[in-house]
Amino acid sequence: MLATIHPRSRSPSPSSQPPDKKSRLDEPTPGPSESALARDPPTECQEPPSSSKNPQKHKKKRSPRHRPPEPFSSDDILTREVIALLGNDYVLSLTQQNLDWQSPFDLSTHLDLSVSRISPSTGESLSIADHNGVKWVIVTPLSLPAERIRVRVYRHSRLHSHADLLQVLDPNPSWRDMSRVRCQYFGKCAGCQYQMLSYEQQLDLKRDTVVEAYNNYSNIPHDLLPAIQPTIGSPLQYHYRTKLTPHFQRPPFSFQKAQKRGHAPLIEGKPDWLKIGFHQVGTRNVMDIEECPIATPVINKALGPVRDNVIKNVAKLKNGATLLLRDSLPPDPPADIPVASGSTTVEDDGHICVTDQKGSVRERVGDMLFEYTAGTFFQNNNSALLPFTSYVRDAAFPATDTSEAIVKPTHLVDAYCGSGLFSIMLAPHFDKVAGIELSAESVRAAQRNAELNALSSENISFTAGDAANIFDTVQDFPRDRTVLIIDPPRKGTDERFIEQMIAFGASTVVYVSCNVHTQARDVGQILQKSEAKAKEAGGKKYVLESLRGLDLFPQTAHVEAIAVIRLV
Ligand SMILES: C[S@@+](CC[C@H](N)C(=O)[O-])C[C@H]1O[C@@H](n2cnc3c(N)ncnc32)[C@H](O)[C@@H]1O
Repeated sequence: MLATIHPRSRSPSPSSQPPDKKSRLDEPTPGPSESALARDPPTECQEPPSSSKNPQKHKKKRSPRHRPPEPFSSDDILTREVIALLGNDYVLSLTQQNLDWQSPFDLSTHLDLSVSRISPSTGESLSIADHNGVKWVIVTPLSLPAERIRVRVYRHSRLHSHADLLQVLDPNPSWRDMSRVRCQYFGKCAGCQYQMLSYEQQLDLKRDTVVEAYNNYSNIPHDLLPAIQPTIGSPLQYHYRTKLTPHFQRPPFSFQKAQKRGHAPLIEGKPDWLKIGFHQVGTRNVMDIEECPIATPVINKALGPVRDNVIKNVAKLKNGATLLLRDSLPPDPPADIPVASGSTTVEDDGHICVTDQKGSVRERVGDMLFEYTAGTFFQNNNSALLPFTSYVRDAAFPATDTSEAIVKPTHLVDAYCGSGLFSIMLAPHFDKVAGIELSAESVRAAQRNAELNALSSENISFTAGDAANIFDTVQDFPRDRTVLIIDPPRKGTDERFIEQMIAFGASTVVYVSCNVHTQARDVGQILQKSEAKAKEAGGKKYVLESLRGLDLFPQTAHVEAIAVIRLV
């Protein structure tokens, strides 16, 4: 039943929004960067922000209305999920009548809805609202299948609108248990979606995400898709995040004006406009966050002093900024790379929190030690890295009864290697390892990490450059004994890389990704192109042997996916 439906003007102007929604992501088609910004803490596979980046710079340029979302952006995936829920025929008929952008609901309309399902890509709920025979999907955070919810519409998009959750009218007791929630900000902060669920339920949902991504975006025939195995859980489900990037926004205009005139405003304590934390659900507003229970204890201890430092210097603020907090082992004295003085807070458990982008961070994974620059990429859940790298190692060396005729691998190619996580963890099992990475700073860290772990430069080498260039440097690797690891950023790999990897023909490919949708697309292309090559020139082709999610991001809707591909 629709509780309140107001007659609406067809294309609401931003000025028709209620005052509290002025800073909503209210354009019809926010690009992927905006979508990513709306969900904090940021996903792990993106490049970390550069020093003192101003969130205001991300501000959307006004774009023509009704522009289709960028393919494989989170908005594109969400729209495809909406289409699947409404049905292709129905969507076609709305589109033919030019009604696919015409929400039947005004902004601020209150609706009572029954949730149909959870969006596998965002973790929000999808419900179908019916107004005078027009079916429209409403996307709402923090609500669960089979629940009755009351919502308020705040933004329209193609075939769907986004809404705030006002009330859960009928909770789903077999899914929802609010006593599980450990964070005081849950429901307001955009960082976590799943704290009210059991951990088993979270892992099941993440398996569904992998299943749906491959069913819908890989173009791989269903009979060639392996059964997707249960998601591997994270040893820690809270206090696991080793990196936090809270931010604050630019001071208000009146404050900046006074500063420019040289009337530095007198401020005692924290002004109301200064919020230091993460985005509020569905908005670009930053909310104050004083603790984050998914972050490690040392980060939580440092968060207060880091916030205080911003507050102390509030009179000098000109822009917004993103702060960085990274959990690190202390540097071993004498440390060859100094930790910038004044940038660390020493804690009793021996760990320190590094807050300087250029500072050095140390982590241990199993027997190996890693050191990298705080502002560069490193996986953010240390507790899950040993299971993660062990799973990839086991995929490289399968038990003989599961994959007959696999020759024992001796060579490893690590594409998109970062500061060498997979190369270094797996190096003891291979004669030769070659990694490639775009960030020269990460490559330097990878080389240092090899030395730190007593790995000889004769056996392990790293190159700075585009991933596709690696194949020129490993022409002497025996293809039938080579394992290729691919771990690209969220946007996935590219055609040039795929063509070269197929021409190269490593016997095993392990593709790991924090964006299962682009991974599904890429794996589909790898299989297709490999089959075409085998048909044309004869020889072996790639098949998808196994597919599995691994939870690097408990309490959130994100999943890491691992695809194992063999040349048979
Ligand atoms: C998801 S991270 C994986 C890093 C590493 N495998 C790890 O687990 O720590 C992706 C890495 O790809 C790098 N990258 C992005 N585009 C690239 C490209 N075209 N060629 C090579 N590396 C690239 C990024 O700098 C980042 O370090």
